[in-house]
Amino acid sequence: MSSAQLIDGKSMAQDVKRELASRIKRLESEAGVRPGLAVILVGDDPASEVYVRGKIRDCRDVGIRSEWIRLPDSNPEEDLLRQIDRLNEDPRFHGILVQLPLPRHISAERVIHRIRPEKDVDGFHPINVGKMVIGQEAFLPCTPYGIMEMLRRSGISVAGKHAVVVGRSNIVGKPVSILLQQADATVTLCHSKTRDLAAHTRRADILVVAVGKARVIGPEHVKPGAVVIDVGINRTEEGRLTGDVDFEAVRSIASHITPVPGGVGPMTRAMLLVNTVRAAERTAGIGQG
Ligand SMILES: Nc1nc(=O)c2c([nH]1)NC[C@@H]1CN(c3ccc(C(=O)N[C@@H](CCC(=O)O)C(=O)O)cc3)C=[N+]21
Repeated sequence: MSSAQLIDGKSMAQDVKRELASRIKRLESEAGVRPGLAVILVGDDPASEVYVRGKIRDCRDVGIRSEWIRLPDSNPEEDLLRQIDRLNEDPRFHGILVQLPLPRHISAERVIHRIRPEKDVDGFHPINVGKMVIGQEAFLPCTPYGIMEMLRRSGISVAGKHAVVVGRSNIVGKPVSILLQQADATVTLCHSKTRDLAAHTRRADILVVAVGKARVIGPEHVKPGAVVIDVGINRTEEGRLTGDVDFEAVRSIASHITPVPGGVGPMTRAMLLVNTVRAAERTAGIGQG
C-alpha cells in the first residue's frame, strides 16, 4: 500500500532556527541589537506552562533574549494592562506574547488591543489582522504562517489548487483561509454548521484541519493524492497526543500529511521566533519592509 510523504515540521523548524541564527548575528554586528521576546503567563495551567517553557527554550536556542513574566490567576486585568504598557516602552523587547487562554475575568480582546502592533508577534492585533487581509506587510499569526511555510518548503504549489479549511477560529481557520486565497488557491471554509462536510473536503487538493477534535477527518473525507495539514492537538485517554485527522487511515490516501506531534506545532513555535527577529530588524532598519 502506498503511503503519504510525511511533512516533517520538527526538522523544518530546525532549518528555520538555523536560518535565523545568521539574521540574529547580523543584527548584532550591524546594529548592536539582540532580539527580545517577553512572554506573559497568567495563572498556572500546566499545559500553558509547558508551551511557555518551550517558547523560552526556543529563544535561548537561537539567541533571542527572553523574559517569562508569571502573574497569579487572580491578577487584575488593570495590572496586566500596565505590564503590557511597560513592555511596550521597553526597547529590550521587540515582541510581546500573552499566552492564551486567559482567566475568565480578563478580556483577551482588551489585552490584545493594548500590545503595540509593532510588538504583536502573535499577529492577533486588529491592525495586523486588517493589514494581512488587505495584503499589506504585517505580522502573520504563527500557525497560519507556519502552514504556508511548510507548504512552500515541501515544494507544494498552491496557485490554482482547491484548498479546503475546516474550522473558522480567529487564530487558525480564518487567517489560513485568507493566506491560501492570497497564494491563489480557491478556498472553501467549512465549520460546525457546514452540511455534508465530506462532500466539501473530498474536493480538496489541500486540506487544512483546525477543529480541535480527534478523528473529525477520516479516509472518507480525503481525495486520493490530497495534501493534509493537521492542526489539531488532542490528548487520547492514554495521554498520547493526536491530531484531528485519523492519521493511520488517511496516510495511505494522501500524497503528503503532517504528523501530530512533530508537524504544525513545531513550525508554529519557529514562526514566533521569525516574527520576533523581524520585529527587531524593523527597529534596526534592516531587511525589507
Ligand atoms: N498567545 C498565544 N500564542 C500562541 O501561539 C498560542 C497560545 N497563545 N496559546 C496556546 C496555543 C497552542 N500553541 C502551540 C504551539 C506549539 C505546539 C507544539 O509545538 N506542539 C508539539 C507538541 C508539544 C507537546 O508535546 O505538548 C507538536 O505538535 O509536536 C503546541 C501548541 C500555541 N498557542
